[in-house]
Parts: sequence; structure tokens; C-alpha cells
Amino acid sequence: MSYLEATDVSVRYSRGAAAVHGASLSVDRGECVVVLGANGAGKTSLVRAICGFLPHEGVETRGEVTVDGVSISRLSPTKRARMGISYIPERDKIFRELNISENLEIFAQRRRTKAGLKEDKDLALDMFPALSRLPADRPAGLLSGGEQQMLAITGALIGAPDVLLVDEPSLGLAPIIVLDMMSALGRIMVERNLALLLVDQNVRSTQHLAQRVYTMDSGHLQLEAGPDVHERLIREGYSKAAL
Ligand SMILES: Nc1ncnc2c1ncn2[C@@H]1O[C@H](COP(=O)(O)OP(=O)(O)OP(=O)(O)O)[C@@H](O)[C@H]1O
Repeated sequence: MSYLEATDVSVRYSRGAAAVHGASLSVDRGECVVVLGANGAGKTSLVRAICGFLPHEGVETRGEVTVDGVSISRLSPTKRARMGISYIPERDKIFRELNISENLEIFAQRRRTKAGLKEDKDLALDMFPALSRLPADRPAGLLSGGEQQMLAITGALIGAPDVLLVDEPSLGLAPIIVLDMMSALGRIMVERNLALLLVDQNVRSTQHLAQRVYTMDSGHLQLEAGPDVHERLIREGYSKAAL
């Protein structure tokens, strides 16, 4: 059994059709798994279902999610976070009016941990030296897209999660920054032995990191295999920014 397992997950919004149809995926520790799909394919819905947000928003979800063999399907998002799941959303991932330090404080409060804050801040400065060189009082909303993503990753690592879910880490970033971001995520995954799940639209952003790839189309998830999987997906059109 893998460290994170989602089995037969379905999501149906009250005013819409089903967004996810019986999706199953698994991620081991020290492994990066990528879900690729076009706008509206259901990627965010699937990840948010794994984190447990949707039932609390009145959205109908089904299926089973386990972490290290323990079912978390009936737990609140906060309890799932305490079970070691951390999530970086596609949008609104930082507090724009607050500076870097204040943002990290909020992330720590959310995880109800102050213990690791200093270590996590220090670690952040090691991992992302660019963040430490920024003026301490600059509101995060004025940071570049790449700096905001670094801050979001740092915040998500507070509390030492075992599972990190990242929604479209490359969104709005220049290709060179995407490369930096992905190699930072790869380093963090190895150092912390994380189970890393990325969802993205573009196979090129994640191909160096992805150990396994699923594609998602109209809510249906499919595991892609084969030695030339990335080349094949590029040929099939999974290489455009917006499919
Ligand atoms: N709150 C909601 N109410 C109704 N329908 C929704 C809601 N959120 C998402 N949907 C619909 O569910 C489907 C899947 O959306 P989702 O955001 O999960 O896709 P996605 O693959 O993450 O897309 P993107 O790459 O554009 O973020 C879409 O058809 C979307 O319109």
C-alpha cells in the first residue's frame, strides 16, 4: 500500500455535473506524482477532495483517502493537515498585505505549531536565499510570482508535513523560474522524504520531476506508463500552457 492512496474519489457540485469520476491514485514517500490535465479537467476538485475541503462546502464527495494505511475520509481539513497533509492552492496561497515573516506566522498558527517556526524560517532562508535578501517589510503581494511561490512552499512545509499537494506550481511563472521551482521542490522532496503530488497543465514543467504521471480528462483519471511517456504526452498536446 502506498503512503497516500485515493480510491474511487468522485466529486459532484450541486449546480454542475460531476467534476471527478471515480479517480484513484497513489503516491509514496520520496516520490513525485503528477496529474496533467486541461482547464476544467477536475484537477483542483480532486486535490481539494483529498484535503477534505469539499464536504465542508456542501459539495458531494465519495471515495476513500488513506495516509499510511489510515483512513482520513471522514476527517476535517484541519485534522487531515495534522495527519501530515499540506496543500498549496493555485490562487490565494499567500496573504498579500502581510510581509514574509507575518505570512509564515499565519501558516504556523494554522498548523497550530510554533515549535518548528524558527527552524522552518531558517530552512526557508537556506532553501530559498532569494527570500532572505528581500526587504523584511515588503508586503507579499508586491513579491514576484516566483517569490510568492517560494513563500507558499516555505509556509506549506511548516509543521513538517509528510504529503505535499501543489496545485499548478508553474502558473504564471517564466519557464526559467519554473525550472528553479521544480528543482527546489525535488530537493525538498528528497530531503524530507515527502510524498509529492503536483497537478499541472504542462508536461514540460514537471517532466524532470515526475516519477509517475496521470492524465485527467473530463473528471476521468488515467495512469500513463511507458519509457517515453513524457515525449508521448508532449506529442498528444500536454505541453501547451492552456490546453
Ligand atoms: N464550486 C463549483 N461549483 C460548480 N462547478 C464547479 C465548482 N468548482 C469547479 N467546478 C467545475 O468542475 C469542473 C472541474 O473544475 P476544476 O477546477 O477541478 O478543474 P481544473 O482541472 O483544476 O481546472 P483549471 O486547470 O482550470 O484550474 C469544471 O467544469 C468546473 O467548472
